[in-house]
Amino acid sequence: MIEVEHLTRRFRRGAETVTALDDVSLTLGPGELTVAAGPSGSGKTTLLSIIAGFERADAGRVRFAEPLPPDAPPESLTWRHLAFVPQGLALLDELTVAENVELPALLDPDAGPGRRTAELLDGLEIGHLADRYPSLTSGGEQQRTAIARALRLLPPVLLGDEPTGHQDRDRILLVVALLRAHAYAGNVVLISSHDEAVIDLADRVITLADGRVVSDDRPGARPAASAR
Ligand SMILES: Nc1ncnc2c1ncn2[C@@H]1O[C@H](COP(=O)(O)OP(=O)(O)OP(=O)(O)O)[C@@H](O)[C@H]1O
Repeated sequence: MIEVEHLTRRFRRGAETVTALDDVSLTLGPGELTVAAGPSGSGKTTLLSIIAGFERADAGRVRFAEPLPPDAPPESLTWRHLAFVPQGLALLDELTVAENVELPALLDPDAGPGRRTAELLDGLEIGHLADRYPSLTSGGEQQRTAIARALRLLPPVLLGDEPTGHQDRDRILLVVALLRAHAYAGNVVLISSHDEAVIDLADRVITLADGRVVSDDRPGARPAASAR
């Protein structure tokens, strides 16, 4: 569904040029939870941001296929096609938790019913916070609000930048279970993570180092993970 072709992204830092992504190519398909792993600064956020259309590549391109509008540029996609959980969450503090989750549906009335906000909030254990403003909730609760918002329209592509970074162990399992269920329903789910607990639960692990893909494994093929 997504072809990432020879992406390169460089940043200027004074006299220095940092190569955040260096000729990265990969294919992302539906039906598996894919985790982009790798040390801090390896290029995970840059990769997700370019796929999501928030960042532009210096070279290479991202191509989408059905059910996304074929060959649409990433920046033209809406929440109903592609949802992103950014590290900064980007919640609107003048809206309540429930209203933030509802926002993609309000912005796109033709998007269809999607998944109910109340069901998402309950599933992510923030139903009791529905009417509270995000700034009056914890970092983990805010992150789960952003995850609920991303799932609201059941998008065929869901990207998350460290979407479990603020969660405790039980909530990591909760979030990963929800993201895997979304993937198994036939959608592309790509998240970044440093967390071994998350990486262990992934169906596919793409490891970056210095802006390059250094391994691309499906650990389910390994005996230790086959009991999942
Ligand atoms: N706007 C920017 N300006 C300059 N350098 C940048 C910028 N954004 C990213 N970089 C650099 O590009 C490289 C890749 O950064 P990126 O944020 O993609 O890494 P990451 O793997 O997501 O890191 P982390 O796990 O810490 O979030 C790093 O060396 C980073 O310092």
